[in-house]
Formats: sequence, structure tokens, C-alpha cells
Amino acid sequence: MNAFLQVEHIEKWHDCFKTLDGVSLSLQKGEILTLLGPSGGGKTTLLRILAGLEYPDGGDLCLDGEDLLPVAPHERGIGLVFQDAALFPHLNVEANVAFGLRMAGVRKRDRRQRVRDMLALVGLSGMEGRRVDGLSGGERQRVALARSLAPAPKLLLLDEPLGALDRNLRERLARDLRSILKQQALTAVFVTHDQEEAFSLGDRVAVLLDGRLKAMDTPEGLSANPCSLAVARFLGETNVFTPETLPDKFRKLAGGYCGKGGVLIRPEGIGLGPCPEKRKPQEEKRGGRDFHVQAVVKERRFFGTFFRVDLELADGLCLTARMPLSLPPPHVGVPVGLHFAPGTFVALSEA
Ligand SMILES: Nc1ncnc2c1ncn2[C@@H]1O[C@H](COP(=O)(O)OP(=O)(O)OP(=O)(O)O)[C@@H](O)[C@H]1O
Repeated sequence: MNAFLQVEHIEKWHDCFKTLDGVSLSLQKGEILTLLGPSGGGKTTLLRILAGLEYPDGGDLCLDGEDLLPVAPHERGIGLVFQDAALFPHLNVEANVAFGLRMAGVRKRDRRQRVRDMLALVGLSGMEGRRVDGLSGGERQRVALARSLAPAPKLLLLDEPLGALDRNLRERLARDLRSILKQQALTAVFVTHDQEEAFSLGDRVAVLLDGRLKAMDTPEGLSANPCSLAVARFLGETNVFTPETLPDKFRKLAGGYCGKGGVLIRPEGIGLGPCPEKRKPQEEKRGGRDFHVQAVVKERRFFGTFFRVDLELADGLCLTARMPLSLPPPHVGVPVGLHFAPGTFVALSEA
């Protein structure tokens, strides 16, 4: 099946600096992609190229079967939402939301109805007459969203739309946003540098580092397997070892799972059991060889839905485990045996 949005080998230079280096990705209709990356990674540039606000130095773009590059920005059928809402301050809510419809020559009566529908969709029914300078940050973003949804774009691009809001409001709006996009079956690319937001909002998450697309997968897939050392480090994964820093005992346990870039030992795959010398003979049989790795609990912290347990092994190596609240948490200073569930060792590539 052909993709709805096809981005192929996009390159962009700014002066002597390669901002985007052969970025390729594709989206199906109705899919939400979150674009995650550090500041300066090229996220906004990619969005600007999709919107037609910048022209690439190489590559191709195709949306709904149409070659996008020759099409003027306002004819691409693409909606944009920015971090600062960018509302027209001299117009009220209704006129802001109706703006694109007016430009497209939609009749006044149809405009009014569409504005009403869009305001209902974003939870601002009855706010048509309000001045935009009196609105809260969250309300401004809802108006901006209604304005970009009103002309029924084929693709919606959102550049850190929640970046200026406080944490609680941000989480609530992110939930609302996802359900609005899904309700409208909209295809969207959402830029953020907030990992939690990227993982909770996107059907798939793409990681852009130094202008290169380093990974693209479902949130679950990416979290289970970040693929490369650079992505694992960017995602802030603990227990990441390069081939040089991986101790021999783990090299043996990891078996073939040590890639050229190293290995990630997934914290949720580390089980804590009785320390090897304290185990009874029947546990020895059940526990298998993995419990032979012994560690001491250095710290235990509560994270709302799990405990994070920092462990120190005999040779000074540190590991972090993630324990569900359903298990009794170990006490600090207590020696424990470690068990590694299947799939805990993930090979990382170098690139
Ligand atoms: N018009 C321009 N002229 C010169 N350099 C530019 C221009 N636009 C972008 N850049 C450079 O390209 C790189 C990527 O910028 P971009 O804004 O795309 O990154 P980003 O991932 O969106 O970052 P942020 O999260 O901070 O917005 C940066 O080093 C930036 O300085």
C-alpha cells in the first residue's frame, strides 16, 4: 500500500551546515507521528520543508499521491500549529478560526457553522465573540488548533504546541489533542522534545539526531529496542554499556546480544531474588544460573507506578532495576541475587 505521506532523502543545508541529512519516512493516513529530538536536531526545519516554508536541497515529498515540492505552501492542504499559537490579536475567536475558510472563499453561513463545530471539537463552545488577548495559554492553543482544523487539512503539523504550558495543562491538552486528531482521522506530525509527550501522543515516534532519522517505531517498540547506542543514550536509558565497558560476566549473559554499539540491559527485565548463598536448594534449581549475579541495593526510589532500584555489583558496576509496586520492594543495604528475564539484553548498533 502506498503511504499517505512519503518523505524521501530530504537534505537541507544552512550555510555550510547540513541541517537535514537524507531524512526518509512514511506515514499512513490517520497516523500520528511524534518527532522527537534534542534542540538543533532539525525537527522544525523538517516541518518547515513539509509546510513549504523552506525548500530542500535534495529529496522528494509526496502527500496523498501528489508531488508536494512544486506546490505553493497555501495550496498544500497542510495545517500548522506553533508553540506561541500565533493568533491574530485584532480579531476575535470566531474571526481567527474562520480565517482560512475566508481565504478559501467559504460562504459566511457555512463558515459560521464550521467555526461552531470546530470550537465544540476543541472544547470552546460559545467562545466565538471573545477577544483572543483575554484567553489563557491553553485556550489560545485550542483556538489555534480549531483554526488549523477548520479548512480540513490533509496533514496537520504541530511544532511544540504545548511547550509553553505548565505540566498539568500540558498533559490534559495532549490527551484532548490525541482524541481530537483520532476523531477527525487526521494525519499529523507533532514535534516535541518531551519524551513522555512523544511516547503518549504518537502512534509512532521518530528520533531525529543531528539531522538524521535514527529510529522510527511504535512507542512500545522504541522503548523495548532503541536500536542504536545514540538513540538509547538520547532516550536517557540506564544500563547502557559499550562493548568496552561491558563486564565479562554480562558479556557471557548477554550471549549474542552485544551489538557493535554495545548492549542495553532493560531495567524492567531485572528481577531481584534472594542472594545466592542464602537460597535454599529448591530455589537454586528454579532460579537457574542468573541468580549467581549478586548485588547490593544502594538506593530505592518511588516513582508513582514503580520502584527504581539502584544496585551495585561486587566489582563496583552499577545497574538500575525497575520493580512493579506489586512486588515487595527490597531494603537498602540488602544483598540480592539478580535474575534477567528473556529479552532483557538488547543489542545496540553503532550508527
Ligand atoms: N534559517 C537558518 N539559517 C541558519 N541556520 C539555521 C536556519 N534554520 C535552522 N538552522 C540551524 O539548523 C539546525 C536545526 O534547527 P531546527 O530549528 O530545525 O532544530 P530543532 O530540532 O527544531 O531545534 P529546537 O528544538 O531548538 O527548535 C540548528 O543548528 C539551527 O541553528
